Amino acid sequence: MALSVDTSAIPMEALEPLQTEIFSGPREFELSFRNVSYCVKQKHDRTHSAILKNLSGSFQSGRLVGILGPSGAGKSSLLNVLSGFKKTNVTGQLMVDGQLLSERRSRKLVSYTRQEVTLWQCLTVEESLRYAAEFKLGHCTHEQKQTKVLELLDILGLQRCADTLTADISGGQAKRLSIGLELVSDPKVMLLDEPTSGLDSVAAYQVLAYVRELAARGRVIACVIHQPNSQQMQLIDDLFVLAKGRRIYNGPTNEMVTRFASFELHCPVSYNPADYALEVASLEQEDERLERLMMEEEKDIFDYKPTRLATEKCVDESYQRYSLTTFQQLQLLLHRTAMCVVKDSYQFKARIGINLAIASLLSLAFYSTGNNADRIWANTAVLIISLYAIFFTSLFSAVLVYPRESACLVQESKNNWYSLKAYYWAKIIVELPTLFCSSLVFVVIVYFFTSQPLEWFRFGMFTLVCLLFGWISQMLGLLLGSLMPIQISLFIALLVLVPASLFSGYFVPLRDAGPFLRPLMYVSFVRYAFEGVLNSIYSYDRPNLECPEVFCYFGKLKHFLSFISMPELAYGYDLLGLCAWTVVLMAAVYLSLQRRIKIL
Ligand SMILES: Nc1ncnc2c1ncn2[C@@H]1O[C@H](COP(=O)(O)OP(=O)(O)OP(=O)(O)O)[C@@H](O)[C@H]1O
Repeated sequence: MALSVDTSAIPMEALEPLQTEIFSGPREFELSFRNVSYCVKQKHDRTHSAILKNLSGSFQSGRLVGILGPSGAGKSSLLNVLSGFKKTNVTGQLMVDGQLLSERRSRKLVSYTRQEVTLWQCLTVEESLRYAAEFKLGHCTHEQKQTKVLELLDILGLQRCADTLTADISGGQAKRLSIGLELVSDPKVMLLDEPTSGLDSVAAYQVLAYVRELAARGRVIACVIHQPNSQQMQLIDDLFVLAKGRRIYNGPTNEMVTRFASFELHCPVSYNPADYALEVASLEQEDERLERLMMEEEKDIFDYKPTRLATEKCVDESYQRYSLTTFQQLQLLLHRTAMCVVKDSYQFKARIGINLAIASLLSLAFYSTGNNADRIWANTAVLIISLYAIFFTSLFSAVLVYPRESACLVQESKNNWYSLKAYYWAKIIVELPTLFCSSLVFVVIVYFFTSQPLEWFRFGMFTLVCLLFGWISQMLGLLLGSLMPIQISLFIALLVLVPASLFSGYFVPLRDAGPFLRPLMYVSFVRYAFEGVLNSIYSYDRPNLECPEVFCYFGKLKHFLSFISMPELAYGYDLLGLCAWTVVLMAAVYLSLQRRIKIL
């Protein structure tokens, strides 16, 4: 028995676009591409290998297109190229109704939902849609946005879980929501990478039926489908079949079997045509029938060899990339992040809790060491341990949380919700108070319980160095989190910390460092932080320390400072060194995010 989805409950007007100006072309239209090639550089031998080879094809509005092919055939790569997510090493032409599509117009018309669902787990389903509407429908009134959100909840069938956190919804609901987030701006072309993966056959059928309904209302919708069963195949109007980066079929679903048969590729009667298409696409390249089929499919290829994706050359200023100004994007991002921090305060509380616990432990172990000349080394140790504690809590909180967030950033920024600039500054503005609060708790406890000098200026200097050091650690965490997976990030963090500590001046004093080590000491951010805290506590004419014995050599602080070869450096230089590191890391974070958005 064929499965069916009741779509009668879906109000027809629900899908009517609020933004008619987005697409001013005819109701029926066609997205086509010609001679699209894409190659990648292999990391091991630096050679280029072709992933997509001279692909041409066309997708009609009103028809659901299924992209089929065996694993590794290039399906995701094709969507990445057609959506403009991938631009480097891509050649070819992308057109709407035979006219070259400008990059700006393409950004407005085309939305791409990747295979991995990337949702803000701290938001409910309705909140997610509301933020999408705020970002993408900047010119609409509040009421229009609200109406759009309610309509989408309705057509997505998500009313019942509207108030559920996205972290708690089912896989099928998450897939539908991620499609709905892009649907807010009513894109005319929707590219979906495996919208049914991970779903059972009923849920997969429902998602496909829903997507087909969207297509039927005048959109081009192409989706990669891994292995559609025969019921799902009935929903797919057209097929685009890929084999090893080459096209072997592009046309109506019901004509594919006949087409293959004309190349002596006969689909057994009991077979699902989709399974047979995968079998054909998996034939050895040497198979003469497959080769003839590919050659025949490529017959219409034009004698045209552009050097870059031709959309980039066509400039069309009439399409704005974002619907909000950078400042409005920043405000909205701050609002959303603040909301997440409030709703998901677990991480913030955990960070404060860990700082409290470590600070209490240090205070117990080093209680009142600060003014005792006999315990000056213990006191120096507590200062450097404090820096390590700040380093690890700040770095871990960034490294552990960031990879998931950056997946959302890539999805949203590539689909033109906001600019990287707005996201970056919102991130910085939100991270600062978090760092400030958690580090201050730590600093206050350690400073007072270990009896450091009760002078405001010293406390201020000490706190400033700790905060700057915490900020550097946090930026390093963001940098590593945005560049590599968590497991590697943690190793690299240690790889950075160990030499930076070795050259901090604590383990190898500056005076004992050979000519090769000295330059390294001048770039170690741990050294600037270490000297900064020592300067705050021991320099600036601090009176001699209390001596419980008859004689304490380090009672006179100048002896101590000279012993650890520190008198030459002033606090101002330490701040300068830390600030330089801050600027370098902040710039590196920005560039790494930019690169991540570009390459993913
Ligand atoms: N950046 C890259 N570097 C090296 N090889 C790549 C890169 N991107 C894609 N490939 C290769 O290109 C081929 C096509 O990849 P793609 O992800 O498009 O396949 P697919 O058909 O979507 O596969 P699947 O169904 O398994 O998701 C694969 O062999 C893949 O290893």
